[in-house]
This record gives sequence, C-alpha cells and structure tokens, in this order.
Amino acid sequence: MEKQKNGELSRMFGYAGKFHVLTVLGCVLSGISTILSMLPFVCIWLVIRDLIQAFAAGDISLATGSAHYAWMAVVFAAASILIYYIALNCTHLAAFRTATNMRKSAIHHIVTLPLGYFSQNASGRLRNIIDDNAGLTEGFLAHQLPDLTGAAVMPVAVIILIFLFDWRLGICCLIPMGISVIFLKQMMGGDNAQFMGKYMTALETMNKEAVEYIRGIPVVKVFQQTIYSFKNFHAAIEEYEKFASGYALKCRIPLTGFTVTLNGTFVLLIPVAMFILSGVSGQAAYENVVLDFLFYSLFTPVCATMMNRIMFASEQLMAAKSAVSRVDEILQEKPLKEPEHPLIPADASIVFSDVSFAYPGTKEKALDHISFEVPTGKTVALVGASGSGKSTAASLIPRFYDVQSGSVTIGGVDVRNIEKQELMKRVAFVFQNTCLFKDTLLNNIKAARPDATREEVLKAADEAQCKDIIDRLPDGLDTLVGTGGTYLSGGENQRIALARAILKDAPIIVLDEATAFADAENEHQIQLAFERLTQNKTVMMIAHRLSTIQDADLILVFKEGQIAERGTHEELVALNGIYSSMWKDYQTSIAWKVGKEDEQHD
Ligand SMILES: Nc1ncnc2c1ncn2[C@@H]1O[C@H](COP(=O)(O)OP(=O)(O)OP(=O)(O)O)[C@@H](O)[C@H]1O
Repeated sequence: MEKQKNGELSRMFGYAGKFHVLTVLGCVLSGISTILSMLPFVCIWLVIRDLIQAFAAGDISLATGSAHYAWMAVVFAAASILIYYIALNCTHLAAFRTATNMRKSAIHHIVTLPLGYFSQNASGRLRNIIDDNAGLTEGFLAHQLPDLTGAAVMPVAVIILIFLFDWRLGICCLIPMGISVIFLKQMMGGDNAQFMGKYMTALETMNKEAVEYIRGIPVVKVFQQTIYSFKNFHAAIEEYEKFASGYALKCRIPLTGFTVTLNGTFVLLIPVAMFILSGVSGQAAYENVVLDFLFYSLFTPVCATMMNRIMFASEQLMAAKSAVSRVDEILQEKPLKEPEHPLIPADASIVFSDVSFAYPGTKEKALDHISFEVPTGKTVALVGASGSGKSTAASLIPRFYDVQSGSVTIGGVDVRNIEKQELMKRVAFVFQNTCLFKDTLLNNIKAARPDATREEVLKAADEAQCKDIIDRLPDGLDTLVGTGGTYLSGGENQRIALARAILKDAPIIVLDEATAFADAENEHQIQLAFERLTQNKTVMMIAHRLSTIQDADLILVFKEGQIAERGTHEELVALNGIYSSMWKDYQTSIAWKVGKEDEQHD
C-alpha cells in the first residue's frame, strides 16, 4: 500500500476543503479565549490587593479600583465565553464538512471497487470505517482540536504570569505541569502510540462479528445455541476486552501520577510561599507575598483543568489520526481497472480460455485451467458439488474478479478491454441472495434501468410473474419493501430480481441458483419468468435442481475447480459418470417425493 506523504492532520484539512480555514480560525479564537479566560484571575487578584491595602490602611473607601477591576473580570470572562462560542461554531462547521466529505469520498470510491472487495471486507467493518471513523474525526475537529490549541497557549501564559508576579511561585505551578507531561508521554508514547490502531482494529472486528452474529440469530434460536457457538464473535469480544483492559492497566501508574501531580501543586506552593515569607520583612512586602500566593492558589486549578483537557484531546488525536488512516486505506484500494483502448464486443458469445483463478489471500485455485464456449443465444448450465467453482466462474463474466491467467471474452473481446458501463449493459446477474433496497417496489425494479417508465416496469414485473405480489401489496408498486418495509418471501424476492433482469434486457444473463429458495408454487412462477427472461439470450446458469437444466445446450460438471464432464443432458447421462449419478439421485428424490404425496392423498 502506498505510504501517505502528508500527516494525518493535513489530510483531515484536505477533506475539509476550503472549510479548513474555519478550523484554523476556530483554533486561533480558542487560543485567544484561553488567554482572556486567565485575565479575570488577574483582575480578581487586583480586587483582592486593592481591598487588602485599603483594609490595612484602615479606610475601605481607598479601595477605589476594586469595582473597576471586578467589572473588568466580568468583561474578560464574558468575552472569553463569547469567543470560545464563536470558535466552536467555526470548528463545528468545518468538522461537519470534513466528516461529510470523508464519508462521501469513501462511498464514491467504494462503488468503483471490484465486487470481490466486498466479499473480502465484511459490511460491518466497512460501515465502521466509513461511518464511525468519520464521526470520530468530526468530534476531534469540532471539540478537541480547539481545546488542544487553547491548552497549548496555557504554558506560554503561565510563563508570562511568572514574570508578572512572583517567578518562584510561578515555577511551583510549572513544575507539576512539566512532570504531568512526562506521565502523559508514558500514556500516549512508546508502544501505547500503536495502541489506538490496534484498539480500532479490534473494535472493527468485533463490529463485523456482531453483524454476522445478528444475521445468524435465527440459527442460534432454532438450534438452541448460545453466543459461545459463535466462536468468532466471542473471540472478537475477548480480543477487544484484552486491548481495552490491557491499555487501562498500562495507564494505571502514569494516570495516577498525572492526576496526583496536577492536583498536588499546593504541596510545592505552600512551603515555597512560607520560605519566601520567612525572607521578607515589613508589612507591605508581607502583603505582597500573600497576594501573590493568593493569585497562584486561584490559578493552580486552571492549570490542572487545562492539562486534563490536553490529556483527553491527545487521546482523541490518536483516535482521529488512526480514523483518517483507515478511511485512506479504503481510498487507496485500486478501483476496477478501466481499459485504455476499450473495445465493443461483436456479439453475446462467451468464451473461457484456459482460465485459472485463486481468491485474493488464498493459495488454492478456485478455478484451474477452465475452457469452454457459449455461442450467442445458447444456454450453458454449471453443475457440481458445493465449492466446486461454479459461482466463481460466473463471477468472472461481469468482472467481480479478474482472472489471474487465461481470459474471459464476450463477443471476442476480453472483458478487461470492455468499458465498465458497456460490460454492465451487456450482462444481467441474478444473485443467489437478492438484495432489495429500502425503497418502493417500483424503484427496486427500476434499479436495473433508472430511466424506465412506470409502464415498462409494470410490463417487466408482469412478465416476471410478479402480478400477484403487486396486487397483494397495500400500495402496489409504490409499497415500501426491503429492510423495515413490507416482507417478501425468498421466492418472491427472486421474482423481483428476475423482473429487474427482464427490465434491463441485457443480451447475457447469469443466473446463480435462482430457484434455490423457492417453494413448489414459486418455483413454477420463477420457471415461467426465467423462460421469458432467457428468450434469445446467452445464458449461464448455476442450478442444483437438474430439472431446470435438461434443455441447456451445454452442461458443465465442475469438480474441484475443473470441468470434469461436459455435454448435453443426454450425452452426460449416457456417459455414466458424475452427472449420470447426480441425475439418478435426482430421479430417486423425485420418485420419493411423489410417493410421499400419493400417500398423503390416499
Ligand atoms: N470470497 C472468497 N474468498 C475465498 N475463497 C472463496 C471465496 N468464495 C469462494 N471461495 C472458495 O472458492 C471455491 C469455489 O467456490 P464457489 O463459490 O465458486 O463454489 P460453488 O460451486 O459455486 O459452490 P456453491 O454451489 O456452494 O455455491 C471454494 O473452495 C470456496 O471455499
């Protein structure tokens, strides 16, 4: 993976676009607000000094400046709050824009990636990276970054105040701050600097496994299992717990040191003040030391608060840096390579020439030197045991993956030399699991061809035998389906998928186990829809139900990534090999089923 040249912060600014100016402005304002927030302490000190001096002189009316200083304190405090409010508005605006742009960039990029990327990266993980990480960055830029800038101004202000009042007491304030930085470094530096990346990976894995677990809840319920049967989820929780508690344990001592040091400033301040007092003589000098001590007493908690803010902001900075890197990881994934000189296929024939393919990250070949031809308008059926490579072969036609050796051609052109849009126009793919978006049925079917009219959608739905579904739904074609919408059965979902494919009217149809989830009634309707869909098309079809493929022009029997047998139904039955025994098994199962039904009718 290409290494990012710029730091994470500048990449965050990159996402903000022109809005990054607002982040900078917000940080500057936050710094000004911090300085202003210290001035009331100076004013209060001046009020106290005025009062003490007047009191010592025995005439309280001499404290003429007190009211003035008190008002100044109010004005500075109000100005500090107002400026901080404006600062946060600026940083929030920029943060919202940054997070939105991060999400948009990732989502726009993701749709350009080969489909195979999604089988390697679970949806739970991707959602976590895109959504949660953008949220994390938003929180950091909106709140912690301006606080961090404000906090960075603090030591400078303390140093100035050291010279303004008593440098010895000022140093007493600075020493704990300095020591607390050492503890802070222990918490955030060394091995712990890598912690946030590992922690977020553990969190992503846990999210991914949680999604898998929730998807599998029906299995858990039906088979009376417990969470422990989902070992991966359990392991992910334990891994997460290991990181979280491991980090907490590592931070135990430095965090205690940090808190104690910051809150223990008085341990230094009081003896040093007493030491200074022992060295002065005269009431005025005595009063001055007490007044200076009072100032630092007031000021110490402000230093502690600031250092705490720095600590939380530093932690958030680690998280935000890691978040940006994760989103960048997605953006660096290579999109599907577009051909430099795209070619147009002459027809809808498909040719696999000596194709071999192994899934990314695996050594085992899912397809091993596969060759076959499907002339335009003909049907090829792929059969074979589970895991024999049928779906893999089908997925190479629309370039869900690219072959590693050999070639897949459509109309004489290698699919890698066909423009993505052109390829998608030519191939309609009906998946094993049909995904319906949370939208109306109309829009779900229209996804295949967004410019289709309502009439065209209705015609396609009718041809896909969806009329009964539309009539049954409360708002017909305008009924909301998909997650949270009206429920459709597996077979009904597949008929909708077939309606989509009919509407698309692509010359090549790839059907992946289109009847797998259907009951008898649905299967009959799917069969009718399928016949309509495949008229005059080149068809590649994967089916376990041998009844649906007897008329195929070519049947390929897959075994461990290779084609073990090929021919028409009759030829393969006569061959007395794998297909013939599959066919016998199928015949037996049909006979058994018919026998059962007869028994029930008797
Ligand atoms: N995304 C993937 N990553 C890694 N290996 C995979 C992936 N998808 C499939 N495989 C492996 O590739 C081989 C072929 O799988 P494929 O899904 O093509 O078989 P299939 O014949 O279609 O099986 P089924 O009938 O069960 O769908 C199997 O060993 C499978 O485990």
